[in-house]
Amino acid sequence: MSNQYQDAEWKESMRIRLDVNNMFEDKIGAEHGYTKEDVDALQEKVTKGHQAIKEAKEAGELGFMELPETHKEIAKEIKEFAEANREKYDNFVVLGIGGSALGNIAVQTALNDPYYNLKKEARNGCPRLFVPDNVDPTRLKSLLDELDLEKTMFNVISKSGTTAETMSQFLTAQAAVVEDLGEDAVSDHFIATTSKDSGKLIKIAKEEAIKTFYIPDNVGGRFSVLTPVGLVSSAFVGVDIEELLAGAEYMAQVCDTDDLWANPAYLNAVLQYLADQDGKPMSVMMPYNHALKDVADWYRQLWAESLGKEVDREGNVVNVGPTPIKALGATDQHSQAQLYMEGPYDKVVTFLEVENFKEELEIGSGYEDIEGVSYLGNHTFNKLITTEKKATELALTKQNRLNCTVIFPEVNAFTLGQFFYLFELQTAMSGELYNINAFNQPGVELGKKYAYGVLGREGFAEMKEEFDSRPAKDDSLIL
Ligand SMILES: O=P(O)(O)OC[C@H]1O[C@](O)(CO)[C@@H](O)[C@@H]1O
Repeated sequence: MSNQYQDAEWKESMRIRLDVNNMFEDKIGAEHGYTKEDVDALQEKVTKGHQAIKEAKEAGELGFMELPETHKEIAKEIKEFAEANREKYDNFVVLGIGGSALGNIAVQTALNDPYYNLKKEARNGCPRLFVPDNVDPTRLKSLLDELDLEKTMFNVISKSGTTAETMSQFLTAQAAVVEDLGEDAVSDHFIATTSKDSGKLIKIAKEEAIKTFYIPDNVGGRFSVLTPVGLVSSAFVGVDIEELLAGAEYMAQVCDTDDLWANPAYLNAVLQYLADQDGKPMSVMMPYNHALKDVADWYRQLWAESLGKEVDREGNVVNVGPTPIKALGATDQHSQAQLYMEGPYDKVVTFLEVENFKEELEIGSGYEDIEGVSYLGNHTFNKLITTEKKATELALTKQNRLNCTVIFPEVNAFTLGQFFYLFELQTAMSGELYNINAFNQPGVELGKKYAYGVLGREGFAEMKEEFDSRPAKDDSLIL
C-alpha cells in the first residue's frame, strides 16, 4: 500500500513555500529593501558554498543531510518498537535538553492535539508526553509526583552523555524507579538515545541492558530532530515519522541546486545575511498558527548556536551572529508588534503562515446592535487569524520593515519535515556566507566548566578555583 507522501501530485500540493516579496525595495523602499542585483552579487559565494556543502556531505561531515535516506530503515524499526510498546505506558518522558529536547517538543506541539495530554480520546492509546527540558527543582518534583512509574517510560537523550542537566534528571528518575519498582525494572522503564561509541550514557545503557537508539556522530544536537532523538518520542505519541523523513527528503530535492532563485534555503540565507550585514541582526520568527509555536523555539537554538561565533574559519576574531527571536501571532501582536513597527530598523520578521487549519471554527454571533463587536460574528477564527497575519504583514511593509513568509499548505508531518530540512540547510549555507563553522558550539563550554568545577567533577578543580576567586560583587549595586 502506498502512502500519500509517495504521490508526486500530493507532495507538490504540500510543498512549503518561501515568499520574500517584502525583502525587496519595490515593496519596502530603497533605504531598507534589497534589489535582485544585491542578491545576484552573492551568487558566486553561494555557488562556492554549495560546492563546499556537497563536498562536506560526501566526506560524511554533514550527517543531517543524509538522514532522509539513512534513517528510512531506522524509522521503520523505531515505529515497530513504539507500536509494540506504547500501550504499556501512560507516560513517555524525554530527559534531555537543548537539541535533545526542543525537536521533540516542536513535533508534538505541531502535530498532535493542543491538549493531547489532557484528552484521552486524542491520544488513541498513546502515552502522554512530558519534556521538562530543564532542571528547575519545582518543575521536576511536580512531574515526578504526577507520574505512576509503573506506567512510565523515560527516554534519556544525550549525545555526549555528560550533560549535567540530562544526567541529573536521569539519576533522579532511575533512583525513583529502583526505589518504587526494584533494580530489575530499570530496563523496562528506560530507553537511552546517545552516541554509539563515545560518552558515559552508552556505558550505563549497556550495564543496565537498556534499549538504546543511536545518534550519528556526524549529526549535532540541534540538527538531530530527524534522528532517534526526535523520532522515538514522536513515534510513541503516534506521529508518522516516515512521513516526517519523506518531507525532509522532498525539501532536499527542492534545494538541490545552487541557483539562488530556485533554492529557498539559499535565497533566505542570502537575504538574512544581507540584512544582518546591513544593521538588522534581529531575526524574528512569528508563526500565525499556535501549532508552530515551538518550531520557533527549535529554530532559535539552531540559528543561535550555529551562527553566533567568535572566530571565522581562518581564526580571525569576527564575533558574528544574528539574534533569533521567537514570537507568536496573533498573541504577540499585543506584546511585540509596537516594537517591530516603530522601534529600531534592526529586524527581519519571518512569518509562518498556514493555509488550511485542521479545524474550522465559527466566531459566535450576537450583539448585532453593538458596532465594534457585531462584525466579528460573520466570520471564522480561521479568517480572523489569517487576516491578522496579512494585516500585520502589510502594516510592517508600509513601515518599510523587512519581512518574509514561509507558507505551509497545512501543518502535517510532511510539511514539518520539509521545514526542518529547509532551515537546517539554510543554516549550513549561512555558515558558508559568514565563513564560520556552523556546527560547533565552543561558547557554551566555559559556563559548563565552571559548573562542573563547583559541583566537584573530577578534572575541573582549576575551574572551581577560578570561580571561587571571581571578583566580589559590589553590594551598593544590588538594590
Ligand atoms: O545531547 P547532549 O550532548 O546532552 O547536548 C545537549 C545540548 O547541549 C549543547 O551541547 C550545548 O548547549 C547543545 O548543542 C546540545 O543540543
